Amino acid sequence: MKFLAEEIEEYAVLHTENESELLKSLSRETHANILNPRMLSGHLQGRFLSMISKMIRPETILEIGTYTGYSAICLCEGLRDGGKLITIDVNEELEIFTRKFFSNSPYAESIDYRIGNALDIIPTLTNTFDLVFIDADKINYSSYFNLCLEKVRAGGFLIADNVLWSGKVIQQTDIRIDKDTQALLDFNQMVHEDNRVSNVLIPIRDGLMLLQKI
Ligand SMILES: C[S@@+](CC[C@H](N)C(=O)[O-])C[C@H]1O[C@@H](n2cnc3c(N)ncnc32)[C@H](O)[C@@H]1O
Repeated sequence: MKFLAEEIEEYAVLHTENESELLKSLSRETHANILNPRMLSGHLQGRFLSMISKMIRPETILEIGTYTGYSAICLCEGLRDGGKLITIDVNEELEIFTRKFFSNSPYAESIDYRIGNALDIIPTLTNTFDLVFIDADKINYSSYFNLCLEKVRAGGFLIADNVLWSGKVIQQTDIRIDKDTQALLDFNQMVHEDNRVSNVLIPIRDGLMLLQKI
C-alpha cells in the first residue's frame, strides 16, 4: 500500500533539498549491485532524518540496521563536532561496500561501524544516546526499544522505521497475520502505551514512529 499519491510524493521530492552527490551514488550503486535496495531510506526520508538530526544536534547516535549506510550518513549530518554514530548490521557481506562510502564521507572519523547481531552488541554499549534509529529485523523491534531506552538520555529521541509495514498493520483481521506484521503491531501498541515516552507516528514512506524519552 502506498500512503501518498505518486504525484504528491514526486512533488514532495521536487520541493525537498537535493541529496549530496555521495548519497546519490550510494543509492545508485546499491540499486545496481545489492539485494533488496528498497530497504534504503531514500531521498525524502533521508532528508527528513537529516533534518531531525540537525534539530537535535546529537553527540551520540545509535543506528540498528546499517544496510549500505544511507541513513547513517544522513543522521551524521546533524552530529555535533566530535560527535559519534555507532551503527550495527549483522550482514558481513555488506561491509566492504558500506565501508567504502563511510570512508568517502565527511563522517569517516565519526562512524563506528560494527558487524554483528544488535541483540548481542547493544547490551555491551556503555554510551548514553541522544538519538536511536531502529531499522533492523522487525521481529526484534520491541526488544531493541527495551534494550535502548535505558541508554537514551531524558529528552532524547528514538525513531523506528517501517512501522506501517506497507499498510499491513491495518489489514483485515480475518487474514492470517504474519510474524513481522504482528511484531510491528505489538511494538506500535507497546510504545503508544508506554508512559516513559511520548510518540507520534508519521506516515512518511513506510511509517516512522518518533519517540521522545520523558
Ligand atoms: C532496512 S535495512 C536498513 C536500512 C538502512 N537503515 C537505510 O535506511 O539505508 C535493515 C538492515 O538490518 C540488518 N539486520 C537485520 N537483523 C539484524 C540484527 N539482528 N542485528 C543487526 N542488524 C540486523 C539487515 O542486515 C539489514 O541490512
